[in-house]
Amino acid sequence: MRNILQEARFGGGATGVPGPADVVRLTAVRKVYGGAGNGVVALDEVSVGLRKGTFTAIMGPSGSGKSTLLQCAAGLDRPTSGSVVLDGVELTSLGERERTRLRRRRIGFVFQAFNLLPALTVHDNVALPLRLAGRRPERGAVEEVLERVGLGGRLRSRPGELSGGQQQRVAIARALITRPAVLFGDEPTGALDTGTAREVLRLLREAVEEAGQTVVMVTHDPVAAAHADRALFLADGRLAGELVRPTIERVAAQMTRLGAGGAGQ
Ligand SMILES: Nc1ncnc2c1ncn2[C@@H]1O[C@H](COP(=O)(O)OP(=O)(O)OP(=O)(O)O)[C@@H](O)[C@H]1O
Repeated sequence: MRNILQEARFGGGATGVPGPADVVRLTAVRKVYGGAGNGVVALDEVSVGLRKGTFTAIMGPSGSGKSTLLQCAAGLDRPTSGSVVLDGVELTSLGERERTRLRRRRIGFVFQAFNLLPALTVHDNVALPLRLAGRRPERGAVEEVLERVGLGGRLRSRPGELSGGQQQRVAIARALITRPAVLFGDEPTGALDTGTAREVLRLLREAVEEAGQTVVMVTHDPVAAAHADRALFLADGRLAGELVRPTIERVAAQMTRLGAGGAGQ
């Protein structure tokens, strides 16, 4: 029965229909890079809703619009047209300064390249988003979140003294410290070996299951996508289907179907 439902989602037009329980809701989002005439349409009328406390993987061939979707959903980029509502706030009507403020308070971001500040200790890297938002960390909050990611003993280390997997765990702690409405990840396991990637994915999964965190992650890797509750597929800037409770095999099959050939694209 589940198989029939999953296939039906690919055949029909109901993919990711936005609803009232969504913490992120994109409606008819269009993003065109460049000027009139020679513009590149990166997103073409995408509508999708992401439920609170769920883990979503965004997949699709290279150039299909995954990063653009993530950046528009996170308020890092502004759509050409359409609406993005995050945690009840319409992002497209905010000015630059308000958008930055909302990003600092309500959004966590984890990148492929970790992006930690090398001169700061692990503790100070994690505390940074609170300081940027003009807030003082609650007593023990930084230690607690580092404990959660298994790095309670590395408070005084500098990023250069840590492995790639440990650095990404610091980046996750830094993203979680503000208790964001949504944690966005752009290929968060892209620079890690398979075993380390799994540890990071398990951490993200735990944040969803134990803390009710909402996580949205762009990935090329079917193994990574199989940790999510739902995989959304993009092709040529449009939603091209979804899988609920995706398995590695089904994700790989859909990627092949979309011409991406599975992992490593
Ligand atoms: N800043 C930009 N200026 C012009 N075109 C851009 C820009 N950013 C993205 N694009 C184009 O928009 C389209 C979607 O790009 P995007 O990076 O969102 O795709 P992607 O699915 O994340 O790709 P990849 O998997 O290779 O990272 C591509 O055709 C890309 O060349």
